[in-house]
Amino acid sequence: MARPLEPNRRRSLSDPLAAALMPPPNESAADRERRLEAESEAKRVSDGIDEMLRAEKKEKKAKPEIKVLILGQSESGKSTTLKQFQLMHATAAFHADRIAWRAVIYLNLVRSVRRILDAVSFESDQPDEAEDQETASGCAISLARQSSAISVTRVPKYPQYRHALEPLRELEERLIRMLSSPNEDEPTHTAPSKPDWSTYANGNSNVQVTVGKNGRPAPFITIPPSWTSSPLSPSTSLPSPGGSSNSSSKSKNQEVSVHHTSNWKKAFSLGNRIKSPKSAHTNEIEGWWDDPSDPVHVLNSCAQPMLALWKDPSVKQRLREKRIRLEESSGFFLDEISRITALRYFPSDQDVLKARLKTTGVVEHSFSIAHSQRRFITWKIYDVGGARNQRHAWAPYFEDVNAIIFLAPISAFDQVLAEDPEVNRLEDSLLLWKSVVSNKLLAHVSIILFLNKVDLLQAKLKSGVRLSHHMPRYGDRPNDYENVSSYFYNKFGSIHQTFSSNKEREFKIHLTSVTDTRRTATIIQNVRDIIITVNLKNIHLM
Ligand SMILES: Nc1nc2c(ncn2[C@@H]2O[C@H](COP(=O)(O)OP(=O)(O)OP(=O)(O)O)[C@@H](O)[C@H]2O)c(=O)[nH]1
Ligand SMILES: [Mg+2]
Repeated sequence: MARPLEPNRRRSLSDPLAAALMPPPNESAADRERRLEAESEAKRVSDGIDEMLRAEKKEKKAKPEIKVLILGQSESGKSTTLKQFQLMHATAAFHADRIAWRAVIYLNLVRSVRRILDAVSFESDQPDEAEDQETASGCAISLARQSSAISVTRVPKYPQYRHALEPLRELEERLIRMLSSPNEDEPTHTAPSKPDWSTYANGNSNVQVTVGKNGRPAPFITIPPSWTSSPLSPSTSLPSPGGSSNSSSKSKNQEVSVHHTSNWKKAFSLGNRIKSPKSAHTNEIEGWWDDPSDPVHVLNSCAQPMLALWKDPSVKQRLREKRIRLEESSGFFLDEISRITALRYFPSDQDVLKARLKTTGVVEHSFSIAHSQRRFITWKIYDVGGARNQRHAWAPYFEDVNAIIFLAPISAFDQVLAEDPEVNRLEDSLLLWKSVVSNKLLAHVSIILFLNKVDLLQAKLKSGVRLSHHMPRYGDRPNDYENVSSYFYNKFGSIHQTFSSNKEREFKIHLTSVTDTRRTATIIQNVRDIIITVNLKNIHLM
C-alpha cells in the first residue's frame, strides 16, 4: 500500500539532504512509530541545546567581559600598570593593600643598601677594566676588557658602614622568608591578627620551597640565574658584606619573586591591628611599632648609617665608576630613608607603585568598569611574569583576549637582561614585540604599546649616555629626548606595520612613565575608551 508522504516532507524531495533522510518506502507501522519517537526525542535534545545556547548568549550580553593581557619583558612596568588600573578602578582595595607592601618596600631598601656595600667593599676594589652594561636591576657587568687599569675611588669608611649595617643581612633573609612563607597558599590560612615576626628569623634566605605542608604547591622564591656567575664578568663576583665571596654571595643578588598563588598580602595585612585600641582607657592605638620583633626596629636602628652611606661622596663616586644606577631599579627608596625607616611608616600610593616584586605565573585581576552612565562591564586584566622562563605561560591566554597592552622600557637601551647578560634589553623588547604583533592568534586583538620609562630615558640621555654606543644604527642623530623617543616610536611602529598579522587592527602607541599617576591616569582613560569602543561593537552592545 502506498504510504502518503507527510505534508512537510513532500516539498523536500528536491532537497538532496531531505531526500536522503526520507523514511524507507516500505516502512512498517511499528517502524514508523519508533522513527517518529526517535525524531521527537532528537528534537527535544536539539531544542534543549538551542535553549542553552540562547541562555549563554543572553548571559554574555547581560554580563559582557573584556579581557586584557599585559605583556612585556621583566621590569618593563607591567605590574605597575596594573597597580595604576587598581588605583583608578578599585581604589578602596588598593588602599586596603597598602600596608601589606611595607615588607616589600623594606626588602627593596635593604637590598639596595647591600648592593651599595657590595659595590664599595675593599674586596671589590679591583680596577674597573671594562665598558659596563647594566642588568635590568641596575647592576653593572663587564662586557669588554681594556688593557689599561683605571684608578678607583676607595671608600675609607667602608669597614664602619659594614659593621653598623650588619643587622640588615639577617633582616633581608627574614623578609624573604616572610614573603615566601610556605603556608600562605593554604585555603584555610587566615592571617594571624598579630603575626609573630620572630618566627621568621634565623632562616636561610635562598630556600626554594615547592611543596607546602598539605602536599600542594607552595609559594616559592624564584631565583633566576645570577649575573654574578656570568662567564663574562669574572671580576664582578661580589663578596658579601661580611667579606666572604662564596656561593652564597652568588645567589644573594638574585631577585625575589613571589608566586602568584601566594597569599603574601594576607600575611602582612596589619589592618586589624592598627585599629584596635591597646588600652580602652587611654585609647592608645596598638601598632606594629609596639611589637619588638617587627622588622621596622632593625631598620630604624640602622637609619643613620644607611643615610651616611648613601650621602657619602666617595660612595657616589664609586657607584658612578662602576656604572651602577640604583635609581633605575628599586633604588629610589634610598632617597626616602628617614621616612621609610620611621617606626610609624605607612606606605603611600606612590611607594606602592614603586615597590618592586617580580611576578611569576599569570595573575588575573577583575574590575567592574562603567562604559555608559549606568552600565558596567567586567574587565579581566592578566598580569604576567615577563622573564624569559615565564613567557611560555602567556600563550594559553591568547585565544579569547580582546586587547593587549605591551610595555617596552625604552630607557633600557644600555642594559642587559638579568636572566641572560648577553642580550641587550632593548633588542629583546623589539624581538618580543615582533613576535606578538605577528602572532596569528592575536590578529583580531587591539594592541596598545607603552614605550615606558621615559622619565629614566630623559635622565639617562641628559647624563650623557649615548644611544649610538649601544645601537650603532642611530648614527650621529642628536642624542636628545625628542629625537631618541621618536626614533623608538617609529622603530616599534614600523615593526607593526611590516609584520602585523592584521594591519587594520586598533593600534596605538603612548610614551609613558607608568609610575607617574597623573599622566598615566589620562592614558589609561584613553586606552579604556578605545578598548571599550572596539569591543562593545563586537559583543553587540552598541
Ligand atoms: N622610574 C620609573 N620606574 C618605573 C617605571 N615603570 C616601572 N618602573 C619601576 O620598575 C620596576 C619594575 O616594574 P614592574 O611593574 O614590577 O615590572 P614587571 O614588568 O611587572 O616585571 P616582571 O614582574 O618581572 O615581569 C618597579 O620598581 C617599578 O616601580 C617608569 O615608567 N619609570
Ligand atoms: Mg610584574
